[in-house]
Amino acid sequence: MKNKLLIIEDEASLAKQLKWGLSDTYEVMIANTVEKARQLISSDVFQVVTLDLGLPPYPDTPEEGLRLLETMSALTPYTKVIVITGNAEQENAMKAIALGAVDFCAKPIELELLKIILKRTFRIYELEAANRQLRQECRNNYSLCDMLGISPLMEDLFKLIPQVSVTHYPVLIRGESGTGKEVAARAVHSLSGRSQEPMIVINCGAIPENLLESELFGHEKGAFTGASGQKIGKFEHADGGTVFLDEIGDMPLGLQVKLLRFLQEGTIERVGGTRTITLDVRVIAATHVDLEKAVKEGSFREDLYYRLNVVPITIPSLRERQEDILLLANHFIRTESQKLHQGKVSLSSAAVSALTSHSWPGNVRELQNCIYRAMTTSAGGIISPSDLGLSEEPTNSQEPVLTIKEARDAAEQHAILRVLTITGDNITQASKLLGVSRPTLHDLLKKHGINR
Ligand SMILES: Nc1ncnc2c1ncn2[C@@H]1O[C@H](COP(=O)(O)OP(=O)(O)OP(=O)(O)O)[C@@H](O)[C@H]1O
Repeated sequence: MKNKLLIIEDEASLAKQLKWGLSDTYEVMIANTVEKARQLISSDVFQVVTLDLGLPPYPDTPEEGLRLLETMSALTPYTKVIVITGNAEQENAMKAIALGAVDFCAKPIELELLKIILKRTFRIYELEAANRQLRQECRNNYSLCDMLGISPLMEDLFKLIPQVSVTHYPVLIRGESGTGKEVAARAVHSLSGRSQEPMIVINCGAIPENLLESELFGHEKGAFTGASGQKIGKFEHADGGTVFLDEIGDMPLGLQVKLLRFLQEGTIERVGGTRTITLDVRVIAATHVDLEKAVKEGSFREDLYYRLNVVPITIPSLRERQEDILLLANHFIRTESQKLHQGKVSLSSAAVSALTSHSWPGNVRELQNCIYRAMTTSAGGIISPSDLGLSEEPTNSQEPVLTIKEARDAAEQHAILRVLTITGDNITQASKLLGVSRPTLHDLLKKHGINR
């Protein structure tokens, strides 16, 4: 199927000539008035439109064309508009670009030049459409890229990460070990305009100090004993993409200066090299240590800390988002059972209680390992607390039988106590999280005898 091009042009002979010259490649429609153009735009989807700025009833001024351009930006924001201007009307072309046109072509039109502009513009449309599709696929109600979560804290992250991803600033991701800092970094990268380029991961704590600089920035032949050839570093490999510096707190002070220089100037030098290399790399750093403390103790540069901390993202521990435990556990069970070609595997009710009452010091990674281990020992497709290596919690069968009203009250009380703990007894925040007004929350506190 051919791509659709709309030519808005009131000069009949030119319109005909363009249609003749472009119909081999595109499905071409012509509109010779603003009304006709509006009608076609609202009834069909055009990837690209060429717009003559001088349209009737005032063909000698650009006003009608510019007004139509504004309407199109509002009605069909994804459509790409190339404006056609009279000779020496650069000022109007600039106005049109400011209003959202992607390019311009001056009359008399050189068909070959217009073909090149059109080809490029259709390509831009396709890339943007692919990006929109990717964003759509990356996001649903309980996930963002590979990050799953239904807790309010994760919901907040799912809103923040797409906003952060479209900027070029460095990102500092904090969170306990195993909370999902790397998956968050991947989401930032995947949702950015750099997603087609690599994201290179470097664990600053895992590489010996003397090798880290050459690993990051590369080296020239003979730079040090053993440097028998030139080496391209990770930053150069990531040009156009992202570098994820995990455990940034472990980066030696000497190297911190070089990273700071890169963040300020966008340049690096290979070890033993004299040439300054300019690179376009976005830096995402992660840490599970308290960097403010490291700054105070002198093991982390304050200027680098501020440079990295432009956009901080904090991944909450699994303890703070209990709602996510079963979602994640079931996700890991589903993906692992598919991989191992096992039939349906489920959690026993005792296993559910054990999972939700464990404190998960190792966070999502601990939960994942726990599920994987359990899947190797579980029998008959049912995972029990002992498969999980967790102690048995009282199951529902051992709990007293409750009426619906008692069960509702207990759930209400549980939700209130949890949210008060999360918010540090902040009633305004707690009422927001619970979805009730402050006075209603006060009534509920009284009802349940909660005295905070
Ligand atoms: N929200 C999530 N949804 C699905 N999987 C997750 C989520 N968070 C973490 N994981 C999984 O848990 C494991 C640990 O995550 P990740 O490596 O991103 O954590 P981390 O905080 O970077 O860990 P470390 O501090 O040890 O480097 C990975 O296998 C990851 O896929």
